Formats: sequence, structure tokens, C-alpha cells
Amino acid sequence: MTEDILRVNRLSTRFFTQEGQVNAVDDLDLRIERGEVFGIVGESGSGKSVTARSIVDLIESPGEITDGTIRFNDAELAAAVREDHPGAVDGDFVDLRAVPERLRRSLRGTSFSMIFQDPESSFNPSLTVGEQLAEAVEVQRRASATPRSTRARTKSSEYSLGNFVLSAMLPSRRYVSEESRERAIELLELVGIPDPVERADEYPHEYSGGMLQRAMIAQALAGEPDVLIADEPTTALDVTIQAQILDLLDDLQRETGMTILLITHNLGVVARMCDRVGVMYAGEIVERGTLADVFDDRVHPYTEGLLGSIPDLEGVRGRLDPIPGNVPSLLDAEMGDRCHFADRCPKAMADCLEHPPEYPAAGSEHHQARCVLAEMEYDPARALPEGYFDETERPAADKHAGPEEPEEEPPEERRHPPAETTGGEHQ
Ligand SMILES: Nc1ncnc2c1ncn2[C@@H]1O[C@H](COP(=O)(O)OP(=O)(O)OP(=O)(O)O)[C@@H](O)[C@H]1O
Ligand code: NI
Repeated sequence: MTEDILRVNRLSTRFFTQEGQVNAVDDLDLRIERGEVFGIVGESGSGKSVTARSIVDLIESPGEITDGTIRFNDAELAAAVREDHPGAVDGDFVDLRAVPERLRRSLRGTSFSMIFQDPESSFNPSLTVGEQLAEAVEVQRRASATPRSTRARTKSSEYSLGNFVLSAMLPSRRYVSEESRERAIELLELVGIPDPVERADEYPHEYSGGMLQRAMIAQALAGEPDVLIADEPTTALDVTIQAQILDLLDDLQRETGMTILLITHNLGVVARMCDRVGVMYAGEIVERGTLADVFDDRVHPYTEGLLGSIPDLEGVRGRLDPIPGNVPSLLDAEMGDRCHFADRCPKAMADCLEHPPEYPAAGSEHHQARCVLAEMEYDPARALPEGYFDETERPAADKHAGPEEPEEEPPEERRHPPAETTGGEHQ
């Protein structure tokens, strides 16, 4: 029997920038079951990281969660906050947006942990890896020893997500206790670091990229989190190491039963790791379902396009064939009320000029697609005229889009030069 551990409803996260309002995440629903690996996949700039950061309350100015609920299933937490914040509690679910920030942040490390693409940012260069892991263990231990209601007053939140404040907060170079040192070594062993006793005394710069990635995973596991959010955890690594880290996450998930939200732009990684997947485009989930739904019964031409660009995880090819066209602008003023993919879509029809809802799709009960093709066959007679969006909208020039290159041959469809689809920067 499965139950939901996390329910995100109608989440909107905006950035209020000089250029205008950026709709990075728009009206997004997400339901994650306890113990599953849920993937979010999409091109650079589609809103994957902002979704993840919204869940763990890591959106900073000029960003803001403007709408929605983020409900976390935790009976103990629900019992602890019911009295003071009755409106935040629904059964065993607590709406994290409706409780005080301090309480929300106290869940970091124990309820949620996050790992990132670049492990360097999670470690203080002037402390040994072992000391930092021990510190994380110690903080989580103190947090767990404190009842939920007062947990918010501990400092757990300041450690558990890696780099945050860690550097500023560790004046001592010594282990807090022998116990936490032993646990740190155990954690290093758990994530497959050879000679953990010796490696514990080394500094982050003495670790290779893959080893430091393992150490970051160890740090994230120090508080035995219920949900691990992994944001492109292997993107910066070479393919062999990538495969090893994915195996490690897979093993850890099996052993601990933790839930993983895995963010990637690589459908090969999704195929290898996930139970269910949401395909993101322009701040929305445009198709979702089980792996079979999305790989075999896909409806959305964007999913199709991503599938056409799967890099071979193990292989030499390892290159994405970008989907033709520009990465969409997420500026509110430029988004328009249509299917956001229509200007790149080989099957765009007149029907796509209205913003589609999520339709149930042909696969499992989990399968949904935000595309009219879930409801109707493609009808060439309804196709939009060539160049339709060139005339009616100015091109969605975006920081993510590469420089414009001249087209070599006349396009068969409305096609723009390829946009960069990999290697986007994380903030
Ligand atoms: N600090 C910020 N200020 C302004 N806009 C931002 C900021 N952070 C993110 N955005 C906007 O939110 C959009 C979504 O960004 P996000 O980082 O979630 O993309 P992503 O899908 O994770 O891409 P990538 O694969 O490159 O990591 C971006 O296109 C960007 O326009
Ligand atoms: Ni990202």
C-alpha cells in the first residue's frame, strides 16, 4: 500500500526582476509517494530547481512563492503543530507554507535533505570532511532529541543543507564527540568511500569530484531524512562516476526506504532510477506518469523531443540532440495564454492557442498530459500556418538561449536555431 508523503498543489514561484515578473513555476501540482523515486526532467530553465527549492523553502529574493500549498505527511509534526496552527493541518498532512519559517526550516536534514550538482559548495574548505559530517550528525541528534514544538529553536536548520552557514558556524576544528566521529566514519563507509577512517581526516580538496559527491550524500543522510532531493547530482561528473553515484543512490534508497525527488535533464537517468516522472516545460509539468506512460505511451511532443535527445548514459555518444527552437521566455509579459510549447511544436494546431489543462492520458491512472493531443488526433488541416509565431510574437529571447545562427536550409517546419539544452547554471 502506498501513501503520499508530499503533496504540492497549485504552487507558483515568481522572480520579480528588473526585466519583469518571471513565472519560474506556474500553478504546479506534484504528488510524491512514500518510498518512491520521482523524477523531474526538462531542459535548462524549465523550473526544475526552483520547484525543488520551493519545497525546501530555499527561494530567495527577488524570488517568492506566491501561491500554493506544500503539504508534508508526518503524523508527529501534525500533532505538534495542530494546536497552534490548526489551519495548517489536514489529517497527518501539514502545509509547510502555513507554519512559521523557523519550524519549516527545522525540517531540513531530518525530514528533507538536498544534494546539489557541485559538492564543493556543501563543504567548508578549511575543515576536514569527517569533522563536517560529525557536526551534521551532532546537530541532527540534538534536533531529534528535542520535541517538535521546540525544535524550531535549535540550530539544526543552519547545518543540514550543506554549505548554508556551515562555514560561519564552526569555530572549532575538533569533533564534538567520539560518538559523532564514529558516525561520520560510518556514513563515509555507507556511501562507499574506501579507508573511511583515514579519509575522514582529509580536507574536501583532497577528495576527487566523485568522492566529494559521495561525501555530500553522506552529509545529507546524517539526519536520516524522509525525503532526499537530488538536484542534478551527477551532471558534473564523468559518465563512469555518474553511473556509480546513481547506483549508490539506488542502493541507499532500497536500504533506507527513503523517498527521492530526482531532478535531471537526462531521461536516461530517469529511466534508470525513477518510478514515476514529471516532464517540465516553462514552469509547468506537461506530462507525467509511470516510466511506461512517459516512455512508451507519451502524448506530448515535448516529451517526444526529449526522448529524441536521450544521451547514452554509459556510452561515448553522451550528447544531447537539442530540441529545435528557443527555450521559452518565462517573463510574464511574454508568455501568452497558449500552450507554451506551441512555437516549437511540430504538431501545433489552432487548438494550441488556448492554454491546455492536464488531460488524463492513455497509459496508467498516473498518466496525464498538458496537451490537446491527449484528447484528439493531430489534424494537419488545423495546423498553424508556417511562421505563425514569428509574426505574432517576438522571439522568446532568453538568457538560456544560445546565439542565433543562420539556418542552413529552408526549414520544413517553423524552426528556430537550436537552443542550449544542457549545462545550465544553478544559482
Ligand atoms: N535568482 C533568480 N532570479 C531571476 N530569475 C531566476 C532566478 N532563479 C531562477 N530564475 C528563473 O527561473 C527559471 C527556472 O530556473 P531553474 O533553475 O528552476 O531551471 P532548471 O530547470 O533547474 O534549469 P537547469 O537545468 O539549468 O538547472 C529560469 O529560467 C530563470 O529565468
Ligand atoms: Ni536546475
